[in-house]
Amino acid sequence: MAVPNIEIRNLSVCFETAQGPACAVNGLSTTFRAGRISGVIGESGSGKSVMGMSLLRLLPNTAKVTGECFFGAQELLTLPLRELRKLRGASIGLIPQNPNASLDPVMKIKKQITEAITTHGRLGKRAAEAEAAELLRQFGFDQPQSILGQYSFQMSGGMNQRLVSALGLACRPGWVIADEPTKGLDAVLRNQVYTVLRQIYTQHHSSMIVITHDLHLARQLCDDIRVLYMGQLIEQDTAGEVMERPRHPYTAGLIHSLPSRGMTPIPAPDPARLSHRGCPFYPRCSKAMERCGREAPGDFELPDGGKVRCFLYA
Ligand SMILES: Nc1ncnc2c1ncn2[C@@H]1O[C@H](COP(=O)(O)OP(=O)(O)OP(=O)(O)O)[C@@H](O)[C@H]1O
Ligand code: NI
Repeated sequence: MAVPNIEIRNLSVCFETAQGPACAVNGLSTTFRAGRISGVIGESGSGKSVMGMSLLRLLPNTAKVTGECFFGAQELLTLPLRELRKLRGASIGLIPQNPNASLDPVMKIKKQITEAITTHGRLGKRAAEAEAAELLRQFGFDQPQSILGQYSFQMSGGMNQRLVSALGLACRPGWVIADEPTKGLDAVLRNQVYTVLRQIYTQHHSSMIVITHDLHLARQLCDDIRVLYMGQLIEQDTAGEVMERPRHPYTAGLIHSLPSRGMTPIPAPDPARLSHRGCPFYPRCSKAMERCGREAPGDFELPDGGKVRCFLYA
């Protein structure tokens, strides 16, 4: 069966706080196309993880989620939990941002990975154990047998980061949501993770959503990139266009803050511009026009098929 697209329609996620509801995702619509690696970038707190976790309904129940997320014909937000559980891991694998929360501290690594491999019945126990060792080897563990006999608390943070990547891919899901898969890894291991993701994508034709702060990874690994700012998608295009010809002043700011691209930080908000009804980036934007404080821009189509939410392109 063909792997379906993931289509998000008007997704909002709000949390109740002492100051009233705070929305981490604001009316977001986009289609992640099957057969592609789609990157999601944006500063800390922009809503990347909340967007990813809402697809699998893994947010705490204090999150108020509205909108629709289609996995082919199935609507994930209203799907009976039993059906959703069948999809998790088997059809949509997750490499979560926080490894410690997803590794079981009282279960040996071997059991966790082989169970993940056998859960959906793809392989028997023996074959699963061999595959677990092979997966670990791919993720840079030279002596997988000794790792398999240990517990996650005996591992370093970087090892656990790679272990959850192996776990997320154990069922060979058609879709993978990878949330910061290279976080905390040194350059050699980052490259290794990048190589495995690329291999898995090529060998198993997996489709991926890769959430990352690592713009170099995004440029190398992803076909296209989406940029989130305050829970809104403000730019989307091919990875090449976004990285080499960023259109939105925020995207340009993110790229120019890279050490290799000048290391110029994005300015802090201008206090005089804080109360406005316009573009969410208005208080920090060096290219802001008078209109930007009055009115929120919609999406403008770019000639090559990309989209940008900025009046400069109206
Ligand atoms: N359980 C929660 N309760 C209240 N607010 C939350 C909760 N989870 C996330 N948020 C808020 O939602 C916003 C978006 O968080 P999210 O984790 O999606 O950001 P992110 O883009 O993934 O950031 P990072 O790059 O640091 O991982 C943040 O302001 C965060 O404080
Ligand atoms: Ni995150």
